[in-house]
Amino acid sequence: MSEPNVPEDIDDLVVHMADVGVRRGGNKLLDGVNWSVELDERWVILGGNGAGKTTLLRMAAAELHPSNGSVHLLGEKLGKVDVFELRPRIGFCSAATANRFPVEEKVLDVVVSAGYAVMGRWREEYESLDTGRAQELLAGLGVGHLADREFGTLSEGERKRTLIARALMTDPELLLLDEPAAGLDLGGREDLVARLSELALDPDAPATILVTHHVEEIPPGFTHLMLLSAGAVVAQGLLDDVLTSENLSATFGQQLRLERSGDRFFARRA
Ligand SMILES: Nc1ncnc2c1ncn2[C@@H]1O[C@H](COP(=O)(O)OP(=O)(O)OP(=O)(O)O)[C@@H](O)[C@H]1O
Repeated sequence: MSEPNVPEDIDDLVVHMADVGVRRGGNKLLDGVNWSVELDERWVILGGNGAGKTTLLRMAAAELHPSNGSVHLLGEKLGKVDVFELRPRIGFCSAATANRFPVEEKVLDVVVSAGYAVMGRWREEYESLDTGRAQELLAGLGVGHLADREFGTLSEGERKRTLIARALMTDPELLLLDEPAAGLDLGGREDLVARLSELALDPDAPATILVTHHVEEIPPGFTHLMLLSAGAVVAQGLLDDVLTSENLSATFGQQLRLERSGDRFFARRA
């Protein structure tokens, strides 16, 4: 018998959330979230500080369960599936990930070790196939020349790109990026946005969800947008429909004017 709130095509959905809420203490971190992500979609989650973006992403990473409602990831229901089997199918890149590696870890090993679901190289003997793939991914993100460097010596931008390569190493079905451009200078941001745009436009790339505070960081090629404010969805759908001055103003609680220049966006107070 099929469950209520679960669509027939659940197997084709990478993420499905039905009436999801997350509570901590007396606070509603998320409330009434209904959301579906399909295989070929690239989503941006945009909202201010404390809106609930990271909470939503951690649920999509199978790191956190909802307090109410249901979450399906890759066709499996959270609460019923072994999350340790689910997590290797999901690439998750966040600021917290960076702190898990010893500073002396070689960049190439940070990427290769993703396949072994371990932090740190330990004593595994990696196949040359894995090494080749890691090298390819690093090169694709513009940091191939740093493969032999110690992770701790990388700049913030180089570290971010290394971690995205690591997240892609297991060939995930879902890629989650939590504020990948945070802390980057203008050049670093522009370079990362360009790399993420290439990834978004690659039909073989996994379904991708990117969290950000800034419309300037939306890489061309991203298809969908969810605007979050105070734990609730302000608007969601096709990026071109949802990204408007009105919706941005409602999300950030002030009058904002959105401008578009080619395939990039900018916003300022009206
Ligand atoms: N364990 C907790 N107990 C109480 N409140 C919490 C807890 N964890 C998070 N919060 C609150 O939930 C809200 C949403 O947090 P979340 O990290 O998801 O927001 P965010 O949109 O990612 O914010 P930011 O952009 O600042 O990183 C915040 O107000 C935060 O203080």
